Amino acid sequence: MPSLHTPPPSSPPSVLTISPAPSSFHHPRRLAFPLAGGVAAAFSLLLALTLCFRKLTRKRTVPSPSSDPPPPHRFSYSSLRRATSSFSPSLRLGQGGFGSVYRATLPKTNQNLAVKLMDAGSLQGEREFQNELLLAGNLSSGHLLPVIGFSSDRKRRRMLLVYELMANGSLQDCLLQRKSKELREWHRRFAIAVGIAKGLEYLHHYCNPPVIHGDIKPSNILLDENFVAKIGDFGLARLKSEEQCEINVQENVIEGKIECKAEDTGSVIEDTESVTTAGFDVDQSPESVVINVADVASPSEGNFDGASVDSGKQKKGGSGRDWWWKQDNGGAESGRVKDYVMEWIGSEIKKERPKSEWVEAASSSGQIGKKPGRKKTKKRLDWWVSLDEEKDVKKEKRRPAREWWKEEYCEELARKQKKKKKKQGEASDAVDVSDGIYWPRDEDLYVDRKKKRSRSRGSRGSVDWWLDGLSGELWRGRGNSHDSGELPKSGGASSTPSMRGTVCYVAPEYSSGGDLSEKCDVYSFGVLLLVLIAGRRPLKVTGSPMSEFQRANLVSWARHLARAGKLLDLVDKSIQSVNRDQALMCITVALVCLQKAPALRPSMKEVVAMLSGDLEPPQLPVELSPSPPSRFPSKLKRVR
Ligand SMILES: Nc1ncnc2c1ncn2[C@@H]1O[C@H](COP(=O)(O)OP(=O)(O)OP(=O)(O)O)[C@@H](O)[C@H]1O
Repeated sequence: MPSLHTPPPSSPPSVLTISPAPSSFHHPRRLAFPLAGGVAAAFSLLLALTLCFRKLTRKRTVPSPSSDPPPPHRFSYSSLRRATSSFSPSLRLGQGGFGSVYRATLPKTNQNLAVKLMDAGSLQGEREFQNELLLAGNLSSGHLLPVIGFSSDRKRRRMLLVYELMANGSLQDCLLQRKSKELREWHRRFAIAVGIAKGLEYLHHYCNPPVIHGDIKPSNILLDENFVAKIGDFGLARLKSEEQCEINVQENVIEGKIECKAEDTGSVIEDTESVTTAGFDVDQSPESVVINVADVASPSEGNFDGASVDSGKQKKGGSGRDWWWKQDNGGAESGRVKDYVMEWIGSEIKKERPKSEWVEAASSSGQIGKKPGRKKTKKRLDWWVSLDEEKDVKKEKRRPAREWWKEEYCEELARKQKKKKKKQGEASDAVDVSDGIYWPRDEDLYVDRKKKRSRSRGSRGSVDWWLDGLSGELWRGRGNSHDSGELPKSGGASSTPSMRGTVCYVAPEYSSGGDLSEKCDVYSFGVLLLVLIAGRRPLKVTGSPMSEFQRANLVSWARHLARAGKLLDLVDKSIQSVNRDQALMCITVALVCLQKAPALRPSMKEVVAMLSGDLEPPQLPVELSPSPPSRFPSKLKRVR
């Protein structure tokens, strides 16, 4: 059966074994790699697009300037550290009592800023930090420089305040240190005077509630690229209604309220990690005050994370929380108007005299022995106070106690000087105390005293004359003396703890324990105006002994020139094309502002009106008017 034997058709096994797999099985594997790549690329593209989209939409949600929350904004510490190249010394703009100020440039926007780096820990520094933040949202004038941001670093216990960068630095730098040539133009100086006056006018009359600056002086006036003056440093500023509020808070009615709060809005602004808003929500009712400072907590309390600081009630003996109230008590121990000078002089004499003598002199007054527990600085102060008291008790004593320091001091110095001269074989006109400030030789001083007795100043002691108008009993207590009337920096007085303004600029009533009022700012403005016109510090003795000694105190000198009818002699000789009328008016305004009775000083509104010619120029106070020519020949003429 051939059919049975017909071999079954066999497919060649080779074909079967070597035949390629069906194309439906092998083809996807070949495409797997490109496909996976494609998917990955598509996914990445999608991711990138999503990210871009999110970024774009996020940018779009950044509040427009109009919807921006008011300053201050919270910056991250790291962004400010980067912006200042890790607080590089080369970017340091200046040094204040609480820390250094650095130039900063924000990387994305290239915006230039000034960053004040303060060490946490001192109550005064923290007060300044919080004060600045509380006021920042409420100050919007072209002549004010409020803080625009802040940051804090808990680990390093650092506080940072961020300001707009002022291209020309402070008036102190520009006028008194760099002596910038731009300020030799009269119109610039006058514009600065008007600018400062307008800034103060805004604070006193247009802020709600009104703000008293409390520390008007050249280093707190910043100049922008066009030399427009802006008042900065609100560390000592107060709300005008504060006292009233404080009383009411103590009376415990908390109904209407002035709220000063900083709350996290959660919105995002470029270069800031988060935004904090601090603004005033002012209710017209002045009955009581609640001050909440959230997110601006005292670093010393470790509260950087936003614990609320509530000063609604005065807590005696509390921590930094009641900083606001403590401001008023800072000067409780302030003592007399002249104590800071006395203390400084004391420290100078102490350096010259053996300690035993000094202690003897002090204890002989019977003051120090009674209070052995007191601090060294306080002892010194007591010593000077005791001199005054001695003076009261022994009125018949020929020499007023206050003048003792001068003779003693100058004798001592003169002796040294003689020795020095012998050694060097050099003649010298004056005794260099320190920092380029010179004191007269003893013989000049004695001659002067004799002469002075016969002069119109009559019975006033030379020291009294020298100190006349030298208000401000204490330093600001920050070790910052560059602005403080320019007593030599070597003085120990900088250790005093007062927060009552800066020596020479602070109003007499405030420095001697009174209340801070707008009129204190008016007084400080008066000193500042004289400094601006004269181009010199309020207290400086240089050059030849006697003539310079009399000019040392700018305020006294201005008063003297007013009586002599020579006010224009005060104008800085380096100023070009002085407008004499304006200069005369400025000095007169300054003298009116410097009147001892606060009530007699004009308001800042009036000052602005006078300076801008909207109000009649002021009259000199009667006691400063040039005396009418005497009908009788003077003693001097008679002698001749
Ligand atoms: N916004 C700013 N722009 C440019 N420079 C500034 C700015 N703020 C401060 N400075 C500079 O830094 C210096 C120190 O300022 P800071 O406010 O710390 O101290 P001060 O006012 O001189 O002293 P204190 O605050 O202790 O009375 C100023 O004198 C000024 O030269």
